[in-house]
Amino acid sequence: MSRDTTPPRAGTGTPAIEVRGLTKRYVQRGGVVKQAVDGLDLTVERGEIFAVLGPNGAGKTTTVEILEGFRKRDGGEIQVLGEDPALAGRAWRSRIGVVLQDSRDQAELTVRELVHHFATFYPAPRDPEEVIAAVGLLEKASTRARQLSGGQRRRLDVALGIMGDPELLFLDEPTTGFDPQARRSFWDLVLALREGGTTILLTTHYLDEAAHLADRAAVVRDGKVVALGAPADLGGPGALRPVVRWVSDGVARAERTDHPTALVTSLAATLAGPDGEVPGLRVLQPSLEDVYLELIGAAPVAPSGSPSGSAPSAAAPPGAPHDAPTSAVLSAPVAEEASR
Ligand SMILES: Nc1ncnc2c1ncn2[C@@H]1O[C@H](COP(=O)(O)OP(=O)(O)OP(=O)(O)O)[C@@H](O)[C@H]1O
Repeated sequence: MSRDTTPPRAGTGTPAIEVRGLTKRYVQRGGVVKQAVDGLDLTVERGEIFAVLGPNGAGKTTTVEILEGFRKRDGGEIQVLGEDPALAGRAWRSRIGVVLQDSRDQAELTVRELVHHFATFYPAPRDPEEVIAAVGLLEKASTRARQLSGGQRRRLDVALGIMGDPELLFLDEPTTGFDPQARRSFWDLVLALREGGTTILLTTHYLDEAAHLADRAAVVRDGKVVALGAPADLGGPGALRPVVRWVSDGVARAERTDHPTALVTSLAATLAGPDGEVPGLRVLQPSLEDVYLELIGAAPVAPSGSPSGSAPSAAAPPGAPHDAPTSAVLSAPVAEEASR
């Protein structure tokens, strides 16, 4: 997507977003206090796509809503495009774009009507027809919003979110419910926006989405960042090393190693039974998803080489693969579904 804005937005020194010690609690039904965000730190550089990952209830949406200026915080320091969102005014708001998790407003208007209408909200909007083309909705320009498919509606949401030519775009779970093809073309759209210089912060439950799109990702758990880095580096160095599992004296053991052949050879020499087999022997390659599930506490932890439970499937060092089949979609546990 072309952009004639000067000066270039990417790499201009100050981060797009800087968060230090953010806290937010809710008082829920019955007076129960929920610490939704608990000392969260985050820096998003200009021009990058930054993904916030985490299970349901981790505090992602609360954090993003505070960054967008839609929700008040209890504590911490925040700068978004150099201003505190709690104090920023209209000029600041016109520099950010927001695509919420679910928007079904103005369903009776056509795509073209909606996009043109949104253009009137901004001091220097993009060309509406160019935006409709950029999100791939030219053929649907005369269709009412309520008649669009889920993926098309999401593209319309992005069109509305970028009408003001934002420097920073927030995408909250943008591809939930998409089929694989729609997700792929949506990813292309997001990458094209980044190419045009837009900084993008997205929340997602899909690790493959973060891996495909994000320059960096943060894993949030219980209102805190528990891992940060390029998606492939989450979990730290060695998180993707092979894991050897076996059973010795009825106890499941697991060890992460760079030399699985040597370990298996030595296990075979000492533990092989009359049939030549080491009980419960498996060599597994952790996937990124395994690492992620470990980080969010959805997988058991066992130190390398230590006894790790009474059943082989209970043993795994951090990031070790699960017995459950992996899927592209993360099925994180519901951490808390307290009534709001
Ligand atoms: N308005 C509210 N009132 C009370 N509690 C809330 C409110 N909004 C969120 N919570 C609670 O705060 C915690 C964090 O919620 P939040 O929506 O930020 O999580 P999330 O990571 O975005 O989850 P999801 O992936 O399900 O969207 C949850 O326990 C939730 O129940």
